[in-house]
Amino acid sequence: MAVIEVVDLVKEYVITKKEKGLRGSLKGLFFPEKTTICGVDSISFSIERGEIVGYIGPNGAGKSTTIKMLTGILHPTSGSIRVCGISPQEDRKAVVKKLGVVFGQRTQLYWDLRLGESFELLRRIYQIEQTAYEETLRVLSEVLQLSDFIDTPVRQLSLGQRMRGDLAAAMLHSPDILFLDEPTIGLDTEAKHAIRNFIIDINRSRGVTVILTTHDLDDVEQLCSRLIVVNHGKIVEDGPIQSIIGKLTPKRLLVIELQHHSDDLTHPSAEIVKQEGLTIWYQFEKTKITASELISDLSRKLAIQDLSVKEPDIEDAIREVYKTTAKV
Ligand SMILES: Nc1ncnc2c1ncn2[C@@H]1O[C@H](COP(=O)(O)OP(=O)(O)OP(=O)(O)O)[C@@H](O)[C@H]1O
Repeated sequence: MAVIEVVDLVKEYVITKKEKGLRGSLKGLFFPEKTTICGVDSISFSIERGEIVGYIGPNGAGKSTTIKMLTGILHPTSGSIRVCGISPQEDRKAVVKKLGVVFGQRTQLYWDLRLGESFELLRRIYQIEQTAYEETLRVLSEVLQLSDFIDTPVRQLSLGQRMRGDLAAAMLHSPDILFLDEPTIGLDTEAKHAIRNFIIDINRSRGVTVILTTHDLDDVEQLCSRLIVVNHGKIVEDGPIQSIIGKLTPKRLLVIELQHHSDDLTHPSAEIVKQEGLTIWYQFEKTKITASELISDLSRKLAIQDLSVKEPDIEDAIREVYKTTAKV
């Protein structure tokens, strides 16, 4: 079942054009010239219950604008959104009950309260029933290991502790969907690990659907099975990570080290892209020849000492998608 359904979503921002110099500033003050920016340009997608989706793109691509519309903070210019069948614009209160939201750069905790007191306040705001709240908090405390700092004022928490607190706060009302905006930003390796484990845990044990915006490709690789890539307000890729990598980067590298020099290094289906002493880099397309076929052909005429095949990774694929969809 689709928990999020977005059709032809558009968000335009009207901004005042700034002109250069004092004369321009004065003109702008009295005769402001308006211009329209398309933050999100006719986006459609559907997300099924239990998916972990990476919603990624370069700066200014339209990620935050989309998330703000999905959570009801911003009104779309046109198009439709359904979150668990409800329109965030028509019934924001009902949608908010279904959602947990964590912004890595901001907190929904209260600086002057202890972490536990912050949770208690959120319990009242969300009107969570006491017994259900206590049970949820017990489980969250255990998974996120909150007990050491539950009585610490929020302002004294380290970034990693605060982020764990924020994740618990977002999950207190047991939402079906969790929006995470840069949840591991600025964290050390251990804290990142804890946060990622938590995301996997709530997804597997409770079927929570997760939409993650991040610039951290390790987050994407370790958490997401599907990627939606946006650029200039449009969706430029949507699919399983492995097929995006395969489609965007069909080229592979075979690096071989020879025992001794040879005059004939060529192969009709591979291009020599680099050579240093006895080491040669062959680039080939896996749709034309497999690595094992290439190795077996070359080993018939060359004395191979050592070899390795470099598979493209998520970073190569994302670099390629940003490059091919850049505005000219
Ligand atoms: N309040 C606003 N007023 C005018 N333009 C805006 C506003 N918010 C966003 N934009 C513009 O809309 C486009 C999309 O911005 P958005 O913040 O959604 O991008 P993003 O993908 O979240 O970027 P980042 O990775 O930097 O957070 C950008 O061109 C941005 O300048």
